[in-house]
Amino acid sequence: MNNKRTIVGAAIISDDGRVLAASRAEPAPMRGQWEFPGGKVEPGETEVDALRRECIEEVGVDIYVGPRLGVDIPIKDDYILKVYLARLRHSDDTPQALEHLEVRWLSAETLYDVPWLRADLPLVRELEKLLPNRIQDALTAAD
Ligand SMILES: Nc1nc2c([nH]c(=O)n2[C@H]2C[C@H](O)[C@@H](COP(=O)(O)OP(=O)(O)OP(=O)(O)O)O2)c(=O)[nH]1
Repeated sequence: MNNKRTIVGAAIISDDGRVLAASRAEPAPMRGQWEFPGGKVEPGETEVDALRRECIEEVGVDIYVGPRLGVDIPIKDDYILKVYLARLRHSDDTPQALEHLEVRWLSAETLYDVPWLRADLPLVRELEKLLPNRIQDALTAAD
């Protein structure tokens, strides 16, 4: 039996009642679809370390990682998506699209203005319930 699973971590970075979303550049079938910054957890790396590394690489910001949102989501092949709430370590940092087509802060009102990756839709629905105020409470435990 093959138990090898690839964990993909993604961070819902929130600030001032909004969350950061990013438009994928590749692969071609996903181009222009929106997601939360993140990526594969490398061998020997914790999920929290992977999220911090990916957010620096992809959007140029360091984060505090807080609690999980939602459950494990099976995506393609043996990939499992695990999403965490997060906030900026440095509040005046401005996220940049270093590997994406675009990054955008979305509010409760604009959350569905972008075409999300299909796998993210259950998470976006969970997130909707936390915006704008309850997300801050959920994050007070963030390291
Ligand atoms: N980062 C991220 N990936 C997601 C989300 N939703 C979702 O289905 N995915 C999928 C897209 C990809 O198939 C996979 C993540 O792969 P990736 O290519 O971003 O990972 P990576 O940065 O480690 O990539 P690489 O180094 O191998 O190029 O997970 C999401 O919200 N965030």
